[in-house]
Amino acid sequence: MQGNAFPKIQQNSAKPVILQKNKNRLDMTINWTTAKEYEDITYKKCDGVARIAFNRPEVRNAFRPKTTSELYDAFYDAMEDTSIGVVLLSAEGPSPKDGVYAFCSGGDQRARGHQGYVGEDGYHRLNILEVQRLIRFMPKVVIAVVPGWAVGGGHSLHVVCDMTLASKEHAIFKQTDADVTSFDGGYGSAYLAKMVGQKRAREIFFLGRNYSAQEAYDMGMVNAVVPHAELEDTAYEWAQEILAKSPTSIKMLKFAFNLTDDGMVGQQVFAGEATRLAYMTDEAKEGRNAFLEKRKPNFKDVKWIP
Ligand SMILES: CC(C)(COP(=O)(O)OP(=O)(O)OC[C@H]1O[C@@H](n2cnc3c(N)ncnc32)[C@H](O)[C@@H]1OP(=O)(O)O)[C@@H](O)C(=O)NCCC(=O)NCCSC(=O)CCC(=O)c1ccccc1C(=O)O
Repeated sequence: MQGNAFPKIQQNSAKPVILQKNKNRLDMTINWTTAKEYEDITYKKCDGVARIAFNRPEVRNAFRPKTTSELYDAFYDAMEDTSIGVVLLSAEGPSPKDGVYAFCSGGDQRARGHQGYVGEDGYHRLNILEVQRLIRFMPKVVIAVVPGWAVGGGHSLHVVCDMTLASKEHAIFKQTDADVTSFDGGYGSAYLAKMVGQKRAREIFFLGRNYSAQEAYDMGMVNAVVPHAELEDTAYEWAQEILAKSPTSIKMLKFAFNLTDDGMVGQQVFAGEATRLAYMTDEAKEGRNAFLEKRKPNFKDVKWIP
């Protein structure tokens, strides 16, 4: 991908909408630089975009505690980096064993112990949920880039991302939670139901069938089905389109979309950003200054704007 201009993306003639064509397509060079070295993931940045990718293709990118700790660390860095506006959650591959592509096959069943997934420290953890919350609450857009299998906890991760792009040839969506006595009762199921409807969400979990990228698109859980060879470039291009928008608007919109489904926490996150905007007013500065100067604040000149 490095040094390539964007290839032309084919409209699929068989289906009405496969990929929305970008009229303003620009030729762009993508020069990813490694942001930090990890064992289970790769982490790169380029021009406002961070790319965090699973890197255990030999086990279909299953996550163990080390993977989730690294994911959390990278996502946290991307959240804190003021030059980053969009994060791509992707996956390296294919598997060197059999050439199969995967986004993520969920919790590594080999690392699963009595109470959770056992890390090097011996603790039994279920810490992918912390990664889910970071994706959900970070004030940046997170796009799942699904090159192959998205299964179990890997399926839930694509659900919690703001948008999903899927490989036309290789993406397969599948929920195996009920095969291995696991159940993501939060975003993975309840939020999925908001996306695809209750009947389809129950089918996905209760039957555990395979769904192609096109079927996932038709259900409403995928934004675009993209030819595999163009998937990563397309994700980067979507990111650049988002980066051309007002950062404050994008952030407030993400939190507004989240609000009703996230209850009091959604309100808290949205209100926190509203407070930040209020802090920037003369009125807020007068309140702060009055306290520091040990006087009563003078809000008389502040207009009660209708
Ligand atoms: C993904 C498959 C459908 C792919 O099938 P296929 O292409 O035929 O490949 P395989 O031959 O099965 O696999 C190749 C190779 O990879 C290994 N592997 C695949 N997936 C895993 C895995 N999840 N863990 C460990 N190893 C895996 C497989 O053993 C093969 O290895 P070889 O050495 O070559 O034999 C298929 O692989 C499949 O179904 N995988 C399992 C999917 C699964 O059940 N995942 C777990 C679901 S539960 C979960 O994800 C955790 C839930 C969770 O996150 C959570 C929930 C609630 C609260 C908290 C948490 C939390 O924090 O964890």
